[in-house]
Amino acid sequence: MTRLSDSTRYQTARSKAETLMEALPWIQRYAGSTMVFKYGGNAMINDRLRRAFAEDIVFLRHVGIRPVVVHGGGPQISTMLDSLGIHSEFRDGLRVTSEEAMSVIRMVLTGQVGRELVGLINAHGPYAVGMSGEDAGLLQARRVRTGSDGAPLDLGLVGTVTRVNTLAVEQLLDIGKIPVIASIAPELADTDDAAAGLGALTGQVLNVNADTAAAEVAVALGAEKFVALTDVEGLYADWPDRSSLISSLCATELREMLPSLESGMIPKMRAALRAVEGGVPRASIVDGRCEHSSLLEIFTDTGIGTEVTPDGDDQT
Ligand SMILES: Nc1ncnc2c1ncn2[C@@H]1O[C@H](COP(=O)(O)OP(=O)(O)O)[C@@H](O)[C@H]1O
Ligand SMILES: CC(=O)N[C@@H](CCC(=O)OP(=O)(O)O)C(=O)O
Repeated sequence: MTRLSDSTRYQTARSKAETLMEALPWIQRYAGSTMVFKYGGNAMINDRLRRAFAEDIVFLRHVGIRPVVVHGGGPQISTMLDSLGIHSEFRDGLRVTSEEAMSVIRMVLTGQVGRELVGLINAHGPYAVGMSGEDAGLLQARRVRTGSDGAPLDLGLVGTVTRVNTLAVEQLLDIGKIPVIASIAPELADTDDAAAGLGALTGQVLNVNADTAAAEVAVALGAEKFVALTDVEGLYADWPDRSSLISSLCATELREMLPSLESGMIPKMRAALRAVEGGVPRASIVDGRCEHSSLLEIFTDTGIGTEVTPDGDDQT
């Protein structure tokens, strides 16, 4: 049996109350707003973290926020491709995708990673609805033809989102559901003759990096916030120097840093930039290895991780 002294009990209670009260202005500010969360493979490395993320999303819904989850699953895809003996490599932070790999990617994202996340959220109530960019015409993509340096680049069946049809997502949000979206998208034909804006589809499905898909969804929904979970504390000015963590930076500062970034940080920070340039007021990169990082980012005064703001923004 553990007994606490009166003064310890009082101090613990006071600090819990302070934490709850710190959340109040943020709950008031964000009630009714839409937030898009990019949940990545490296932030879903164990059951405890996966459960904590699902709890955060359910918490947000219950304080009146409209959360949308766009998920990746890079490590899970790599494991499955390896076990099937299918070679894959990354160029410019993106997976070179053959037809054979694409069918595995579609299966892993929609049939494994998405299903599991839907199950974890729905352990708290019937909220999550799993979908992919193929469902209800949610996404359309075109093949990536150039790299981040502008030079021609052939990545196979890799796409970049060109259109988001938000109707299905908004309808789900309106009835209190939580959309959980896998980052694959039908391919739009290069010659698109549809005057109505709905392009001709090729029948092919493309592999879309989940950070970039999530940013496009956030922009199209007019989200109040875009949060990408990853496996580092945030963006480092001088990676891997751990003392160079950046707590906030504006769009211009980020644009200048982009050429110096490596590996998975390239699509992640390009996505954050795309979100704020597309009208999302705040984009954050947070450490998915820290339990409840999403709640800490949204409901504490300092937040955690790295926040990207539009140029000239002086909001606090
Ligand atoms: N400047 C930087 N700051 C932080 N991480 C960086 C930086 N440059 C490269 N990285 C690498 O990017 C990784 C995050 O990308 P990635 O593993 O693809 O994320 P996720 O799977 O969570 O989407 C980090 O673990 C780190 O190794
Ligand atoms: C084109 C491309 O690279 N697609 C990614 C899609 C999954 C993803 O983005 O997963 P994470 O967020 O876990 O990295 C891939 O095949 O790994």
